[in-house]
Amino acid sequence: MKGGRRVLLKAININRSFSSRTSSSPSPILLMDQSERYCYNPSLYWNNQVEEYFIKAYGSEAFSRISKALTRPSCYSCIRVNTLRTTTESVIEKILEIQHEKKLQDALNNLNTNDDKPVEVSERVNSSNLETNPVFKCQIPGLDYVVFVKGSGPHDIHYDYQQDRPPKEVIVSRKCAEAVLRGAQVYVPGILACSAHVEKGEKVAVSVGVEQPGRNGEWAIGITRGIVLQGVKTDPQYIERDGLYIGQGVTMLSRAGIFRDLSGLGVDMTDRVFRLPSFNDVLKGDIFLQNLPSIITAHVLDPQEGEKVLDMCAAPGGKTTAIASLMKDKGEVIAVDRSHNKVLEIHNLAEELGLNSITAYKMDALKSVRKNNLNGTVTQTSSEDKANHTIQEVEVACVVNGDIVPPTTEGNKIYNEDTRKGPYTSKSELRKQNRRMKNGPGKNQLTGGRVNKCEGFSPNSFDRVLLDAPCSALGLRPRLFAAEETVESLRRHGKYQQRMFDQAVQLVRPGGVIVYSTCTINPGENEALVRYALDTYKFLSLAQQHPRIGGPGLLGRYESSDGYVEEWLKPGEEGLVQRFDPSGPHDTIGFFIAKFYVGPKEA
Ligand SMILES: C[S@@+](CC[C@H](N)C(=O)[O-])C[C@H]1O[C@@H](n2cnc3c(N)ncnc32)[C@H](O)[C@@H]1O
Repeated sequence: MKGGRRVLLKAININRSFSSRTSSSPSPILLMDQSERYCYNPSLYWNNQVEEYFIKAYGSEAFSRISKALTRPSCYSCIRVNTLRTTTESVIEKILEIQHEKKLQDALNNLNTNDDKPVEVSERVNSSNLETNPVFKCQIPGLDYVVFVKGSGPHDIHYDYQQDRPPKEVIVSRKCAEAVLRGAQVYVPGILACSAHVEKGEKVAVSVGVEQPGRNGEWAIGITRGIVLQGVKTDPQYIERDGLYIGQGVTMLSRAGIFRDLSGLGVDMTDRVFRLPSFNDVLKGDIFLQNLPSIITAHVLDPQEGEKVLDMCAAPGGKTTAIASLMKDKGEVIAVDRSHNKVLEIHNLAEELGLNSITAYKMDALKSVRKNNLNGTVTQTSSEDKANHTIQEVEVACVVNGDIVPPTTEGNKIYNEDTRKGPYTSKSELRKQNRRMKNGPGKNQLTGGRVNKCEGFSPNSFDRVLLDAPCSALGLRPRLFAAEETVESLRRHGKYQQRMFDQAVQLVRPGGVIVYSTCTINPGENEALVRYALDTYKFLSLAQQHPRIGGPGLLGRYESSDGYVEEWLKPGEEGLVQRFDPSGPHDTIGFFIAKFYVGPKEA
């Protein structure tokens, strides 16, 4: 059974501690070591075969360190300064000002609630334990536009429990808890369960409900939303929540309100296991919160002013905008994603940061290469295009001699400049309009925004391509559950990435560069992709990366009991890739970067 071994061990340990104390205490609550229960010390569930595979790759000690690190957030916020708008020094100054104001405000709030104590405000501010977070400029050469704001944790929280009375509490969903660990608040939809008789303004301990293994090997939360918690063993996941307390806060609604309302703040977190600075809506347009390996990925691509760069899997646009900034917004950055709403996110981010060199398209990156016909003209595949040669209503950027001609939008329609004739409405648009009249607006209209579709690009039409591939994301932190990935699903990710890479290879011109990156610790999506790339395309070679703060890649191969073989790196290649270890000294997410130089392609 998946993960069953660990659950059993945990249960046995807890039973032992129960039995060793039975004689001294009649209540189940008193049987627990409270400080052990109300703490943050999660262990991550993995699928057993995945765990075995990773242990073979890393060794059991290193994997257990990685696994532990994944359950915690990085203890700093990493900020990319938009140097086209402001300077690093100015941002640091503003952050310090904001922190000072916040500290003052918190101290004043504190004063208002303790006005029986006649202490000077300044004294309260200084003696307040509301620490400000140290702010640093990044010391890595070339990255002086990156600012770190330090957080802290894990902290011990003094939950409000007494010998025979557990604290009132709420259980939140895993996704909610992961966001809270990164500094977010608890919103109503994230709350799964709550103690009885909780009123607005009450202090509650916040823990997280993590999937548990069922009888048939499936994973389930096993908490019915709205269930009443008693603080005793009959509560859902009572034992499993040991070590899964993420802080405490004050309810913004009564218990009834929490389960009646569909949105809004549920618990205002006052005490957190990890205290990370929050930059929501702060210095908008001047800064962008981005993890360090992502910033380094854009640097490694080394885009130059005036170049044509493709970001194949671009949304929400973090790396796209980093690339455009490095190019000083001069050149052409084409950003592609297959999701309509995500393309809108790229538009919005580019606009927020004031970047004009970015054009975003909705496209399936697996169909990025558009083949020219024998005359060298663009092959049209749409039946409507064939039927109506006077107007070509397209939602595509057309590729003409390898150049992308962006479509222009007029009202509800998009025309190709070359064939613009008048306000015709195509059959497909009429069908769409009829559908909308019948069914109301679709989600694309609700989220407001039209995006340009693209049917692909000519081979060799880009100077550089970034393939920040969709992946298993097993490097993202904090993560409280990892057993959703099986060896089969990991292998599928690997195959998908190879198909994407095949497209990237065709789109880069000889002499160009491809950067491949993932946010996973899985060698099957990292080193194995590099092996595939170098063995399949002899004109590719690994290139040196600057800057370089990640560790070396994994050498060798892996053979599983079912005969599946994965080839990783060969000696000499390991120092040319960057592998970011989440348990390493830089406290980053798990991440991987490979840079390929594209030599002359065969005819
Ligand atoms: C790792 S995320 C990209 C993050 C982005 N590069 C950034 O730094 O902000 C992967 C993206 O790939 C997109 N994606 C997945 N399959 C795709 C496909 N076949 N074609 C285009 N985009 C795809 C997903 O929608 C997702 O936004």
